[in-house]
Amino acid sequence: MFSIISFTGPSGSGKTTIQKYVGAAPIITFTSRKPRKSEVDGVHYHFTTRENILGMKEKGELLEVTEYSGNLYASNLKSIHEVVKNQQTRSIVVDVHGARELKKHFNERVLLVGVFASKDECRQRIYSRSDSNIEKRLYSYDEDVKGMLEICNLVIINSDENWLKNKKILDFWRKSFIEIS
Ligand SMILES: Nc1ncnc2c1ncn2[C@@H]1O[C@H](COP(=O)(O)OP(=O)(O)OP(=O)(O)O)[C@@H](O)[C@H]1O
Ligand SMILES: Nc1nc2c(ncn2[C@@H]2O[C@H](COP(=O)(O)O)[C@@H](O)[C@H]2O)c(=O)[nH]1
Repeated sequence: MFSIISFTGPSGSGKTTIQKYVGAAPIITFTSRKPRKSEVDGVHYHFTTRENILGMKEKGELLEVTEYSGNLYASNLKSIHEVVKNQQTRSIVVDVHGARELKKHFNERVLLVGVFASKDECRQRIYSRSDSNIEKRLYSYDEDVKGMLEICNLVIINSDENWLKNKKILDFWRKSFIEIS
């Protein structure tokens, strides 16, 4: 059984939307990015400083640290080990670097799910989220897609028109997480 379901893909592809829909409880990661209007500390991220993240790295407390669009993102190693040890199922959203580290450390206990949408769809979605960093976020789009295709076990094509069809498939997952949690 998988302990960690990891969602990876370009910015705006819909990773967080799908993670929420599937319903496996999230592993909350750390970021030095400022919260968006709708985001809550401890729910969407542990919002903290760059210095604090680098300090945790120095102490060996992190699985990995990555820099994305000018901000640091990191996940706590001990909390992921505990999920795996206790045979729980949790979800996490990470970039390709994070996905590679999860695979390296937890191998068959991780299901790596890629989430794809076209660059235009991602742009439109980031725009509608009122995010001003659109082009900075899409700068690595091609690299994000290539890395995702190399590493992920399965890829969800999350185009606007596929949403209803995807929801039907994701409902099976949802049901199984409700049953085991
Ligand atoms: N299939 C879809 N059709 C239309 N809109 C969608 C679809 N999937 C997600 N969205 C919308 O796109 C926006 C971005 O989605 P989401 O935040 O889940 O993306 P993300 O991949 O987690 O982005 P980021 O990496 O930048 O945080 C949200 O407003 C969401 O409602
Ligand atoms: N390698 C990691 N990537 C992470 C982590 N937490 C989030 N992310 C990824 O960062 C970008 C940007 O996220 P956003 O919330 O600012 O839009 C996105 O690709 C996430 O998947 C982490 O701990 N490690």
